[in-house]
Amino acid sequence: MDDVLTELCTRGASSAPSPSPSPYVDLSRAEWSALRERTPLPLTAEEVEQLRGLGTALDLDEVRDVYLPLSRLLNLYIHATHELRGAVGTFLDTPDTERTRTPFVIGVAGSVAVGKSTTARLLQALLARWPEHPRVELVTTDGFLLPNEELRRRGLMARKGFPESYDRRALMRFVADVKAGKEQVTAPVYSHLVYDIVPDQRLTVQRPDILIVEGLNVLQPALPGTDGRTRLAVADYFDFSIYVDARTDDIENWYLSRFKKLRDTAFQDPSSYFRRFTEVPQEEAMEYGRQVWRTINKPNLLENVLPTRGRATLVLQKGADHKVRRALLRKL
Ligand SMILES: Nc1ncnc2c1ncn2[C@@H]1O[C@H](COP(=O)(O)OP(=O)(O)O)[C@@H](O)[C@H]1O
Ligand SMILES: CC(C)(COP(=O)(O)O)[C@@H](O)C(=O)NCCC(=O)O
Repeated sequence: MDDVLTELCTRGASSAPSPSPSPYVDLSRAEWSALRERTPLPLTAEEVEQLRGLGTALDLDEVRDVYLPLSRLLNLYIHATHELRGAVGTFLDTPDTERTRTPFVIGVAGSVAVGKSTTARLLQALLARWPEHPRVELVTTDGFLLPNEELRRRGLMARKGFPESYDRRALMRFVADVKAGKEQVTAPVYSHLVYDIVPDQRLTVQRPDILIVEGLNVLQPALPGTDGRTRLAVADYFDFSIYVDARTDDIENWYLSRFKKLRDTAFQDPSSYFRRFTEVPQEEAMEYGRQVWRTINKPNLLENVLPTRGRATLVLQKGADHKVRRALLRKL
């Protein structure tokens, strides 16, 4: 367990001065897995295979042991949240229909290449199988990155993924509109292949039961206001949040092996931004990958992403083989 995680789990057992009690309960994989109870497995091995991102290990055992307990927990959370909204609705004397229409919003955070997308896609598939909330939409925050042209103008091309590389106001507006029950809300779309926002393409979300918002910085607190007004962040709209966690060195290995695989696959596409790396020796391409990790993704992880881990409702900690080893669930 790394130092920061130890800090999250401290239980006040060490000598004085005694640290404050952890808000998390720390569960081993076996302890967490037992909590799935009788939740049925609604996916086949083929469906799981289709949800798996490049380089991310995921099989039926992982779905059963890690994601079924999570699906059960989220279902309980969704029921409890509706009850709570019902209580507030009773207090405010609002009609029943308005109380149940607000979507339940889940944030999924973590480093580049940690496997957030796989976690988010899998959750989408599992949660949509519950009859109570069949409409589950997934939005990734990369759609809210500023277009490359604007990033270049602002000198931010080597800061892609840092908080300032996003149109944070548009992202906030999107989540706030979905949460407010707006009939139809649209988001811009990012292409990893072209490495830029796709012009004239929008993703449309129509009153989902659940919205999953996945991205590096979704747990970032709001920027401090200068005018005395309260600033909100997207995380203020989350009913539940998950931080996908792993050792930085493991994530670096995953990033680099994915880069190598992409060189043999997606980069070959004539429209790929990285096409030139298929035309140079492998070592030269890998040196570029190492440089991107060292100068962009790792600093962003350490400066911006990792410090938000302690804000998550649930931390899923992966081992070097991508399998979840521990789950830390916020209890306070
Ligand atoms: N250059 C690329 N070309 C094509 N696909 C990519 C490229 N870089 C990343 N991807 C894919 O985009 C998705 C999101 O990746 P990323 O933002 O690193 O988050 P994570 O790995 O945590 O889901 C992954 O499925 C990954 O395989
Ligand atoms: C697009 C990303 C910023 C991730 O965005 P997210 O969906 O987490 O908002 C990231 O995958 C990325 O491309 N980073 C830039 C450095 C790199 O090429 O890896």
